[in-house]
Amino acid sequence: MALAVGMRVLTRALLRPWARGLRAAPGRTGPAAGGGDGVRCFRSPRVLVEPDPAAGVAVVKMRNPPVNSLSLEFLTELLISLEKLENDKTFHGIIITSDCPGIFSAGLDLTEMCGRDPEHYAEYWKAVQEMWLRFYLSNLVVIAAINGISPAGGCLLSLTCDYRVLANNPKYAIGLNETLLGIVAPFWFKDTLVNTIGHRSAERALQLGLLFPPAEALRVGVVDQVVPEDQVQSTARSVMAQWLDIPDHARQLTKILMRKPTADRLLTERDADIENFVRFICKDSIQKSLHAYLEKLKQKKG
Ligand SMILES: CCC/C=C/C(=O)SCCNC(=O)CCNC(=O)[C@H](O)C(C)(C)COP(=O)([O-])OP(=O)([O-])OC[C@H]1O[C@@H](n2cnc3c(N)ncnc32)[C@H](O)[C@@H]1OP(=O)([O-])[O-]
Repeated sequence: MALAVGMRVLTRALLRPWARGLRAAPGRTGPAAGGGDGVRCFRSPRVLVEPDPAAGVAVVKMRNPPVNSLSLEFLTELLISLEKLENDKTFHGIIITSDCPGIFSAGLDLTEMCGRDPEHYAEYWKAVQEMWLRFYLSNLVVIAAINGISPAGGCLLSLTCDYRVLANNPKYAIGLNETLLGIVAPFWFKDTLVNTIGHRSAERALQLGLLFPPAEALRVGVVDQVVPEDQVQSTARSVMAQWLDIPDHARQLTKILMRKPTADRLLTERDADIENFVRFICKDSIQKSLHAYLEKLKQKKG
């Protein structure tokens, strides 16, 4: 127990400075609204939180149209929502899902990584790290109800969860496809995938930038369950009920035991990781490929 408390204190101490920054962000979330039973419910422009106090569960819906790309503002709102739910003793679990039809998340926002200055890249990368750390180490049970395509950072977000339910739609591919963009998934993206599907499968998936359709995703273990599209939310709810049946402190401690070594790697190399990212993303060749990729996405529409 002392070990767990120590680890929690350490993690919170390391995360607090950035969290303070989040709380101080002006005008980003709307005022708390009544959620019934004295539970405070809240919403922000890009995150809709639907609390179910009786079940101890909140559904967190991402709504950053058109594709739920993880912009700096969106990441900030997601983190504030998570922190509020963690600090509210009513909640023991969250289900993260999308409010954008057909898309869970298109991953990191390419416009945050293109044509900006190094200070911006550093700030953005710190927010991406923070998203990963906070979701990966959350004391809540976190279940992803994946109701759309989920490449790269979208896949990473779902990999931070404790359980993944994917809708059985051939368009809803999931994976870390960074190499297809000419970029490299950082070591902590890689570690999270290795922890989920094992070294050999992760190596193949990462080198080839594989986006797995549902049956493949289930076979390789990127997701835990594939269900008909209209059953994604209900399945996530019933899985949540099973997880919440486990004594909370034992489950939380076990989660930390399993995940802390991976998180510690980033926590100890956080600044170096930001420097690496900034150096990498500022390269002319990388900027050119990202610009070309964004152009291709835009032209696809026209
Ligand atoms: C080291 C770094 C590690 C990196 C990790 C990452 O996650 S890297 C990220 C890896 N992610 C990927 O490789 C996924 C790239 N995205 C896609 O493949 C497709 O958008 C889709 C399949 C998600 C949805 O297809 P669909 O036909 O439904 O939609 P659509 O294609 O018509 O797009 C609509 C609008 O959204 C825009 N936009 C799209 N994505 C992004 C983005 N990430 N960001 C910003 N913007 C994005 C798109 O330009 C268009 O803008 P417009 O013209 O309206 O101004």
